[in-house]
Amino acid sequence: MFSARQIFTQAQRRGFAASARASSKVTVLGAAGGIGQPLSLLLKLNPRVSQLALYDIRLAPGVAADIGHINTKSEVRGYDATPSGLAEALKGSEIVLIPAGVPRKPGMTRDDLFNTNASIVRDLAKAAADHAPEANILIISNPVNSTVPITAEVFKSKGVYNPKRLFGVTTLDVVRASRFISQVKSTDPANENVTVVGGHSGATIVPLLSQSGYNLSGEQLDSYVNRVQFGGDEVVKAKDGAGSATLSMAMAGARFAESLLKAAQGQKNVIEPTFVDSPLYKDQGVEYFASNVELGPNGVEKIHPVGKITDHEQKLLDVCLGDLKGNIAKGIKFVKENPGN
Ligand SMILES: NC(=O)C1=CN([C@@H]2O[C@H](COP(=O)(O)OP(=O)(O)OC[C@H]3O[C@@H](n4cnc5c(N)ncnc54)[C@H](O)[C@@H]3O)[C@@H](O)[C@H]2O)C=CC1
Ligand SMILES: O=C([O-])CC(=O)C(=O)O
Repeated sequence: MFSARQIFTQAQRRGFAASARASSKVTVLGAAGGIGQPLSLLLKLNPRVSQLALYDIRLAPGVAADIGHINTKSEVRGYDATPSGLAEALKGSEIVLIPAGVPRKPGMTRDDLFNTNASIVRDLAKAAADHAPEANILIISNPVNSTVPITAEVFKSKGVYNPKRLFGVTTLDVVRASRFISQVKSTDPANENVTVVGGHSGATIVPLLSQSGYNLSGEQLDSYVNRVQFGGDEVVKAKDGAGSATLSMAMAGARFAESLLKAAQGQKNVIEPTFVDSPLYKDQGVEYFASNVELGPNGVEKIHPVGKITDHEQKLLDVCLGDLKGNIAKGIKFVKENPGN
């Protein structure tokens, strides 16, 4: 086991050149929540982050006071739940992560969160469009398939939409897909990187195992795919009413933010899966789609095509595209009908 200090020192060594060059403010909206707290902790440990701004409708100054004692260089500030607090948290930010909103309880789908989370994300997106129009916006709040289009519509309505800077965070699907195949094959999950495309809910999550050189079949394949598609439900059920994945999600969100910072600070070939405004299936009416995306200083650098897939994977993809279209349309319609104040 490494001590926290050793891990940090290694990370610091790797990141030192970059952090010496750049100063990066990262903002977390929903920072006092189940995801927000460990996510903020991991960001505080990241030497690429120079300022950490924490905002929530409750407790953000307390979380900031706590995290701010950690002996890494970044400055941490918690902001009051006021419009000016939110504005200050956002100003000058390079990355805005949004895990604000309610999580699922057993028996709910992510879409069941729409009624509550759509307006939360819409209002935070408005503030981001006003105060950090050039930031990379990372949407964690569910249902991601709809909250990303909601954010895009808000930015469009304010004339500041940049499709290269809006990301639905689907990293957790790939983290799970890699972990779960390592459990089937008894391999080291650190060496697994299963491609996952589509969206972030149930049947819209499509693992492309064949691209990792595996050819599971029959019940083994079905149960693997099902576990990846419904990994979130596994956690919701185990937490028994107390919420959904928070710690693995914090890790996944911190990994995605770090990848963006690396790319912004000049590192090449930084590739992450993410749900973005994508040309891949626009001809089929699907405006947003998750696939591997190369990141760069301007956000999205290159959207990778889905590539060669099996007939079985194509069938999964067909179902995914149908569902996605509905989820995306729902988000767009919401903003048009409920523009808010
Ligand atoms: N993209 C993904 O892979 C994943 C997404 N999620 C989603 O992330 C969201 C958050 O989950 P948890 O952290 O577990 O929930 P939580 O309830 O523990 O935390 C949410 C936080 O958001 C805050 N909040 C609510 N309204 C706000 C507003 N208007 N402005 C600022 N903060 C506000 C709350 O005060 C709370 O601290 C959920 O929608 C959940 O479904 C969860 C896991 C994975
Ligand atoms: O399952 C949920 O509701 C939370 C989530 O998105 C995930 O864990 O993938």
